[in-house]
Amino acid sequence: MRVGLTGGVASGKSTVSAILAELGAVVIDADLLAREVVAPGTDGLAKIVEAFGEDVLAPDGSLDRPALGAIVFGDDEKRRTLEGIIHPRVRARGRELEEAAPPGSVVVHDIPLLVETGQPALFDAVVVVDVPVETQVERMMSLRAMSREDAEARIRAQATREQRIAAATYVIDNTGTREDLRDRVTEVFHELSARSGEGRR
Ligand SMILES: CC(C)(COP(=O)(O)OP(=O)(O)OC[C@H]1O[C@@H](n2cnc3c(N)ncnc32)[C@H](O)[C@@H]1O)[C@@H](O)C(=O)NCCC(=O)NCCS
Ligand SMILES: Nc1ncnc2c1ncn2[C@@H]1O[C@H](COP(=O)(O)OP(=O)(O)OP(=O)(O)O)[C@@H](O)[C@H]1O
Repeated sequence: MRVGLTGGVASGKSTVSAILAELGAVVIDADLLAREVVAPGTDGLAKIVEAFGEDVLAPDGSLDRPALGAIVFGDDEKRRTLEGIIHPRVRARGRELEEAAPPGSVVVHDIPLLVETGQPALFDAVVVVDVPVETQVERMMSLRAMSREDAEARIRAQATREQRIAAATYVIDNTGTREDLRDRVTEVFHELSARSGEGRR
């Protein structure tokens, strides 16, 4: 059973992934892989320096993420250049990790840009974590100390709420408490597990 998990920035995907992992799913986190493939010494980081210059490196030689974020979330073409470097490497690593998962697992790919990159059809089910835009903005401002302007720029670089919901098999509303979220994720996991079992019979 291959599940795609997505949602807008700060909608609660990582929180949902953590609950799914506790319930027994194998979670593959694209944001985490997107960091691994640009770690110091990787060809991914070399390509980024080639495209964006040494200014996107921190003094210790690692990627200066806030500096690169300030460039790409204000310029669609530069963002596409960065995505062209990172996405193929993330996909290759995601496939490797999926192949290593125990047979019969519910494998969840947490992919922020699943809808934007046309991947819904690649999965047996698509789970969308949904909150209103204002909740995304408030969570980025209060929990990540981002300015309203930076938060809105990131949201503008993504699909709309409606576009994501149109691709969903299951929608997880995350406007309630963390306990409400856990209950809904547990319900969805049980449905996914049941479908996974049906697939094997
Ligand atoms: C620009 C970068 C360096 C900024 O790093 P930063 O640490 O501030 O953010 P982080 O990587 O933790 O991403 C946080 C969230 O921002 C959003 N986001 C990240 N990249 C993008 C993008 N290209 N388009 C739209 N939203 C994005 C996602 O919701 C993501 O969950 C980084 O986001 C990056 O390398 N982005 C390009 C790779 C990418 O597309 N990643 C997303 C999924 S693989
Ligand atoms: N129901 C909730 N109530 C209050 N805060 C929440 C709730 N769900 C998630 N959060 C908090 O909101 C923030 C965003 O959640 P999370 O990191 O899970 O989102 P994300 O979609 O993975 O974000 P990103 O797109 O940046 O990777 C986190 O600080 C998280 O602890």
